[in-house]
Amino acid sequence: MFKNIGIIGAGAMGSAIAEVFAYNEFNVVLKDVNMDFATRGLKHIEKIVDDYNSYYERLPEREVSRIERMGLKLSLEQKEKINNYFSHKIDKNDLEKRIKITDKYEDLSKCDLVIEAAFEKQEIKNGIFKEISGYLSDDAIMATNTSSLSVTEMASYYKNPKKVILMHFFNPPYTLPLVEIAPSTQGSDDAAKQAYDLLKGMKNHRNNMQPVMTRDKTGFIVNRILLQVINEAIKVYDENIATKEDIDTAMKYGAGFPMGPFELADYVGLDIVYDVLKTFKDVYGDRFNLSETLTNLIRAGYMGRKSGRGFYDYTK
Ligand SMILES: NC(=O)c1ccc[n+]([C@@H]2O[C@H](COP(=O)([O-])OP(=O)(O)OC[C@H]3O[C@@H](n4cnc5c(N)ncnc54)[C@H](O)[C@@H]3O)[C@@H](O)[C@H]2O)c1
Repeated sequence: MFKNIGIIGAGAMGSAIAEVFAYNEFNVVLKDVNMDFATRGLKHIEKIVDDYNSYYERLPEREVSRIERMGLKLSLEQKEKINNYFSHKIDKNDLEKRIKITDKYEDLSKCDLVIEAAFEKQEIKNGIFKEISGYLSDDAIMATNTSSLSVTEMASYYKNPKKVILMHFFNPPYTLPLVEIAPSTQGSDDAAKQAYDLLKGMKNHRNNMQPVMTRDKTGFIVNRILLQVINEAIKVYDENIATKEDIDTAMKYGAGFPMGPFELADYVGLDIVYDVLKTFKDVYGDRFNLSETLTNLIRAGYMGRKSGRGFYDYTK
């Protein structure tokens, strides 16, 4: 039943979510506050596709040398088979044809599902839910990709709160398949179930998408647990127990984390980490106390990878 998907906010997440829907052959309308930001989102999508294609271009050669390093000699025919097996490519033109960028709400009016992925500020999100009310059909589902804010409060600004849900994707959604889904307090389980079923039929670049059901409680499942780890890592660093490099190494090699907590915080964006921790502190109290180390990085404009500097320096 879903055909046209709208995304509000063409930043790191919004544009990557748009790519996942276009990859699954949905029509996508990607909206930002102006055309420059929307175009930047489209450029991000182009980069995602280029990186995917160049990875798969190199993969057969890597696979052949991996096998030959084990002492096996492959025939030309076998190499050809490996080549064909790994010949995944995304047709960039075809994918881009399914994505329309815009700075106007009216272009979202034919969407069956709209996912808001703007800044992590409750007032901004509430404002978007209020403004879009005038443009969507009564049947459309209105979702938010918030990491920590109240879906229920956003729903109270929307004309049909029953249709408001959480659809929380993880970064980057083209490789991480998890999506947390929750109805707002006023919402119907039916809208959440529709989103669940939709995602169950979708895939990203590596896996089938994996939705899980949760409730509209601050931080939901993953971030409530993960942000505690990041915050505790900053405290361990502040107490001079170890360098940030050694803390990252310890968590990767001792706890099986794919990225260390500082690498992850830089990847997510320190502004997002900061905003989410502030929300958690308001709701859960002192166990989410903010370190001045993080506050100072924000004051300095060091937002992580996206700004070239965060806990680590990416400019070198
Ligand atoms: N970065 C992550 O790892 C991550 C992971 C999961 C969820 N999220 C959530 O996704 C949302 C977006 O995060 P991001 O990292 O993509 O942020 P971002 O700063 O990269 O992008 C936000 C985009 O929203 C646009 N925007 C702001 N107000 C708008 C409005 N009124 N209408 C349309 N567009 C508007 C901005 O111009 C910007 O392009 C946040 O709620 C965040 O908590 C982020």
